[in-house]
Amino acid sequence: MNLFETVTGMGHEQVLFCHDSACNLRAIIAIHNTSLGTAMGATRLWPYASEIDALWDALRLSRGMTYKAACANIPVGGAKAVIIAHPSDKNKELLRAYGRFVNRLQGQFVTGQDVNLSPEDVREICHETQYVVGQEEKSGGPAPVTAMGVLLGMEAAIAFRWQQENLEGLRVAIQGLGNVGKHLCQYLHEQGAKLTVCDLDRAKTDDIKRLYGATVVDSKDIYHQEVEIFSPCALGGVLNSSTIPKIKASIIAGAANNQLEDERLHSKLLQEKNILYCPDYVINAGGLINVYHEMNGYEELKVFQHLNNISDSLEQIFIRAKNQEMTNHQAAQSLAEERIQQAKTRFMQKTTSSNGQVFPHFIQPI
Ligand SMILES: NC(=O)C1=CN([C@@H]2O[C@H](COP(=O)(O)OP(=O)(O)OC[C@H]3O[C@@H](n4cnc5c(N)ncnc54)[C@H](O)[C@@H]3O)[C@@H](O)[C@H]2O)C=CC1
Ligand SMILES: O=C(O)C(=O)Cc1c[nH]c2ccccc12
Repeated sequence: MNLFETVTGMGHEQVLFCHDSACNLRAIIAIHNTSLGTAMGATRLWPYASEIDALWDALRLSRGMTYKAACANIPVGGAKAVIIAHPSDKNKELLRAYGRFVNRLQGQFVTGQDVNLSPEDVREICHETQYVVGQEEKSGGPAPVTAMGVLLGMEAAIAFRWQQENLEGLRVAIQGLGNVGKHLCQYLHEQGAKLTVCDLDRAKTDDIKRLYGATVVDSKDIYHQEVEIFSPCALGGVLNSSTIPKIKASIIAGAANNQLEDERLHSKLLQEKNILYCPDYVINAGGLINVYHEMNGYEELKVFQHLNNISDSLEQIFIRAKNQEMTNHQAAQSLAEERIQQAKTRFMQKTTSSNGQVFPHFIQPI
């Protein structure tokens, strides 16, 4: 692998390899683009099979964060961090050492809780750095707002596909009943949707069955359910050459990051099957919207108003894809890149003197 080609090819500004020999910390902080502002992205802990897998995950997720912010009209940049470890090897020293690396960036990177980190783990990281947001005690944690954004995204999708205004009577298959999935089930139930669910954890499926009368299926059977909407809310890479042929849903609208195993190939495959795919980083921006508002004086009403950006952008993406004969994935990327370019142009206009010279200390927004 040619390291620099990979990193610059995806447009990253900075990739940090963090190592602390005392506790065997190995983490990667990937800062993709700061044109719109401070780089934000939650930190996940995962037992990656290889370091290349970890780097690739950090690179893809951080680029997704840049596009997520741009599509949701949030003036922040994109980043993501991964700690390479098995959840059973997690300990206070490891989390603290990671916190010190975050702190060294002095606010260029602001992070929080993602897969395999608990609120207690985040509190540990906070002993070393203030550049952490999204804790339960502040804004209630980002998951309920992420789920609300997914619901709004589903409504935009059914309006576009069937000119239908509400989810009443529609069948939705939800994969994963974690922090986001369980809230999404509640909202969908309140809207009169019929739920089919799966999770590897039996206690979670039992709860959702009891609370909302959901049909529970085995995790391997979730793809070929007779439903209108499929909602991936567990892992990445679930839309691939073996799962897509099984899918009977007309709309895919879920919270998971990096749903497409191969972005180009699998978005095309979905388009050929006439499945309306809601690009993951557009529909799952609610969490980022929530933590952004936490940094700027949290007001619930403002957060809910901001969530409408998700449906507005999705609508623009669906129309752009249709008119320009591209996939929804390509349309989302082009919308995001356009907005970043516009922000860069505005920035250059602001920092260019009357004789056209650029003030050198303003060129790098970091
Ligand atoms: N929490 C948030 O605000 C945001 C979350 N996301 C993404 O949404 C997804 C879900 O996030 P959370 O609910 O916070 O995570 P979580 O870890 O609370 O929930 C994930 C759930 O998926 C289940 N699961 C794992 N593998 C499965 C499989 N093969 N089949 C069925 N279920 C499986 C787990 O048992 C767990 O209940 C993740 O991909 C995350 O990156 C994206 C944006 C924001
Ligand atoms: O949407 C994502 O993938 C996120 O990382 C959103 C998010 C949740 N909690 C956070 C804390 C700091 C920065 C971003 C997030």
